[in-house]
Amino acid sequence: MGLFAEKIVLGLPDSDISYYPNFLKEEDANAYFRALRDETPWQQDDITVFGKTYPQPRLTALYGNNGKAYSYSNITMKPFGFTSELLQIKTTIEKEVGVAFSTCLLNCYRDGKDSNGWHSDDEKELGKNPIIASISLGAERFFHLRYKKDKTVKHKMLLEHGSLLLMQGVTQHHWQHQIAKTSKKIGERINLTFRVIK
Ligand SMILES: O=C(O)CCC(=O)C(=O)O
Ligand SMILES: [Fe+2]
Repeated sequence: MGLFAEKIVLGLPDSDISYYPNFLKEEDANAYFRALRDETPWQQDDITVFGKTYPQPRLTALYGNNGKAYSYSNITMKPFGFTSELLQIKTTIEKEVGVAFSTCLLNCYRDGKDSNGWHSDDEKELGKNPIIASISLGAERFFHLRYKKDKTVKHKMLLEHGSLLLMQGVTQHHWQHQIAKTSKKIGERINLTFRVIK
């Protein structure tokens, strides 16, 4: 963890979401960003949503320690074994959170045109009340949340380099999230979402 283990609880209804702005030390975050950008076997899959197939608007990779696949939007991803960098990050999170993560889905948003549409992380292999630990590296992007029961209830926050966003409890039942496209000229962002797949 960084010098200041600041934790911000969002306090939105029907949720358990907290944000740690300086979770990783700046120099560690910089080194992880470069290693993951340059050494990950990034792929761009075709996804099918509502019967239409198109290239996913970002690059992804899956890592894990139990060989369990992860499926969403008609894609099934098979995990690589964790790299030493990913294991270090996983251990750092586990010390704070006290949960053993099995799997990490990596997302690379190459620029502002890359995105991740509205969804909940509610795939059945994540279990009933999934815990998702999400690390952000590189360019800052806005993370949007909207309440499923009343989609006018929204929250928007900037995910900073080296930060951790933790979603758990009933959050995925009641909230959707997205990374929207932006017309701003921005660089690459890497996101790591650690999950437990049973
Ligand atoms: O890039 C992010 O911060 C979010 C990624 C995400 O929602 C996901 O992979 O399920
Ligand atoms: Fe998600």
